[in-house]
Amino acid sequence: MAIKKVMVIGAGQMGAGIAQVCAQSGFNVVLNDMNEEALQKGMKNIEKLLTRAVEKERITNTDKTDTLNRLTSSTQLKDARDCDLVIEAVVENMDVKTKVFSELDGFAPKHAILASNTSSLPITEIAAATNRPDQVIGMHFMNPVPVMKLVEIIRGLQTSDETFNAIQTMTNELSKTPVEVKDFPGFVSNRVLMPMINEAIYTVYEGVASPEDIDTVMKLGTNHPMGPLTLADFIGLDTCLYIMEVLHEGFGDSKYRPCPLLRQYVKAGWLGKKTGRGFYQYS
Ligand SMILES: CC(=O)CC(=O)SCCNC(=O)CCNC(=O)[C@H](O)C(C)(C)COP(=O)(O)OP(=O)(O)OC[C@H]1O[C@@H](n2cnc3c(N)ncnc32)[C@H](O)[C@@H]1OP(=O)(O)O
Ligand SMILES: NC(=O)C1=CN([C@@H]2O[C@H](COP(=O)(O)OP(=O)(O)OC[C@H]3O[C@@H](n4cnc5c(N)ncnc54)[C@H](OP(=O)(O)O)[C@@H]3O)[C@@H](O)[C@H]2O)C=CC1
Repeated sequence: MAIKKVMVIGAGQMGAGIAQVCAQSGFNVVLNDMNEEALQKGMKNIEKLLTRAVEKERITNTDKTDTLNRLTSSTQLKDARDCDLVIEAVVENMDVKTKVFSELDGFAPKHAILASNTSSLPITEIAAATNRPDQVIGMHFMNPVPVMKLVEIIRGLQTSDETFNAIQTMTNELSKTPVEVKDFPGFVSNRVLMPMINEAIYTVYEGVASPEDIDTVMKLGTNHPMGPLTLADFIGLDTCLYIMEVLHEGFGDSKYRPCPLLRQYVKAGWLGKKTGRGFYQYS
């Protein structure tokens, strides 16, 4: 099946990045968010990043104009009616995601593939909210999407080979590297990454060292591009907590228990860079 038109649902940091990369690769894209303000912020961010890419001579001004011409915005799920692929990137919550998928199933054309950018939630359960579980798949981009090369592709129990092949081909067309992983909590990336971030938060909680020093240890001592607490702020502390909860519940193993300090920060609304405060302050 040829994918030409894509809807991306959720205009947050991931959704906007996915929409940008798809439009830059020649796909027609509708960026959707139920919140008009979030939608406009997402569209502005894309324009800003494209302008920066022109300034750095990575793309030409014509590339930028062409990309923006392929991009439209929408606040209504019914605008999925002429899309071949929908990529969902709303909050990491099963109830919200299943509600979006079940509504979407009524609007998207019969042939359309419905993909989720979930970081950790079971694709099989998301697929079960639709009448087309064979056309539901996980397409897990990494943050920041325009920079990171990987896309984890997750098959649900009923995902068809045709769906998998179409998404693998599209991932290559986006100049990303696809890696197929099984439908287990956290897949591979977050099963490995998130316990390390959670452990770094425990290290702050237990007063072993300051956030700055913990990040310095991991940057200079293990060559990570960002320390784990800077990375947690960058990902979003709400998303980190949701992922730890999925791992904890999914495996039933106490080694995945989220650090109480992480819960406290999320309750305070300190969600990291996106809200201006997390382990660090952002002005
Ligand atoms: C939670 C999940 O489900 C899964 C996940 O995504 S986990 C998170 C995975 N991501 C990571 O681990 C990121 C770790 N950090 C890094 O790789 C790097 O710090 C980084 C790429 C983000 C920034 O790189 P850097 O060298 O420190 O900074 P900088 O020189 O400013 O940026 C390098 C390039 O990235 C671009 N960039 C940086 N941040 C960006 C952003 N938020 N959006 C788009 N582009 C960005 C810059 O424009 C720059 O591009 P050019 O090469 O064209 O100039
Ligand atoms: N952050 C990261 O590093 C990564 C995140 N992911 C995954 O991507 C998804 C999105 O994360 P991220 O972009 O960081 O989150 P953000 O909080 O930045 O963005 C989520 C966006 O979705 C909107 N939204 C929420 N519910 C709906 C809905 N029902 N319909 C339409 N829009 C909705 C939100 O609006 P509002 O603000 O009004 O609630 C917000 O604009 C999550 O599943 C996350 O796990 C995957 C890889 C990396």
